[in-house]
Amino acid sequence: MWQASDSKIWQGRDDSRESPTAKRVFQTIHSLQTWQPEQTAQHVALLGFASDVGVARNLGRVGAAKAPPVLRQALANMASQTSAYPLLDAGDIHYPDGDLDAAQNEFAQAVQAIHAHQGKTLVLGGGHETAFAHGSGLYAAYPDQRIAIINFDPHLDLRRHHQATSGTPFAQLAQLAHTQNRPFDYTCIGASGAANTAALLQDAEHLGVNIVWDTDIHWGNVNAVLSHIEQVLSRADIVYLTIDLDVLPSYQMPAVSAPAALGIALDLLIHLITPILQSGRLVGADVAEFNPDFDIDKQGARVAARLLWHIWQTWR
Ligand SMILES: N=CN[C@@H](CCC(=O)O)C(=O)O
Ligand SMILES: [Mn+2]
Ligand SMILES: [Mn+2]
Repeated sequence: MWQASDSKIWQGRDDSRESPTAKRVFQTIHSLQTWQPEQTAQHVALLGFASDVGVARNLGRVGAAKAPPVLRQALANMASQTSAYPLLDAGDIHYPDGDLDAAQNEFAQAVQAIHAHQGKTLVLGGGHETAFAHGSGLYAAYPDQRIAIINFDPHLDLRRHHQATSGTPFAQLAQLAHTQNRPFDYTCIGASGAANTAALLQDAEHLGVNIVWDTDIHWGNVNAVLSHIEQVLSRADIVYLTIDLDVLPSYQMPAVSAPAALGIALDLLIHLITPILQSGRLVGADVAEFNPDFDIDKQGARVAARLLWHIWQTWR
């Protein structure tokens, strides 16, 4: 079920008396009042997936379904600089009866419609079941393109499944690629040896997953990590970037179901995603797993919003 955002969400400090260019996001964003995907053409469309059914099924701490409006609020007061694509609020998909397959399917159709009109999708999760909803929509929108999936996440999220959860999205996308006879090009950056069982690592190897371990991600090794990312970009037609916010260390991102002890800190994360944003190949990006119930003085919301802001402003 599609729902427009509450207009009261987009509020902030009004500096417009100082100068006509003293604008913040809440003053420049356009919100869809009805579902009109054609209006997203040449925009970055914020689209929320208000689900944590996958987190509950994965035995996690629920609350991520409440994230999309909280993330919009945190973004509202940030400065609106010039950007390649204006930001548009395309509302949320909710699925009140908890049918995750149906919710992911409806979300994928919304994603496909936006891309059919040359929009870009910047998705606000939801648990990481968001990645199957968003990713399957991108596979549908670009049937003939080689898609690189880049996931910043300590978790491979390749769990074997009899039902969809927040731990299965890339196993589901692998299966989808297989049934469509397409390559499955999946890179997990920041994976933790402590957070993935040997069984998951075996499945990753079998699927040809590229793994960059969290212990190899630090400023002293940044060029090696960037050249790995460059390789992924160079063999892709288009790129789907997904950021599980639990890739940030818990001191920066307490507001997730499974906080990371090590993680990739915000400054380094921003540095590593920048070439992806500037590649000219990025079609969709998302941030997942934000859970406002576990936030501390809105710190996690600020960090997530800063990431969203950087993605929007840097996207070429
Ligand atoms: N989204 C994925 N979540 C992790 C959760 C791990 C945990 O709860 O410790 C996973 O399935 O591996
Ligand atoms: Mn994770
Ligand atoms: Mn994840």
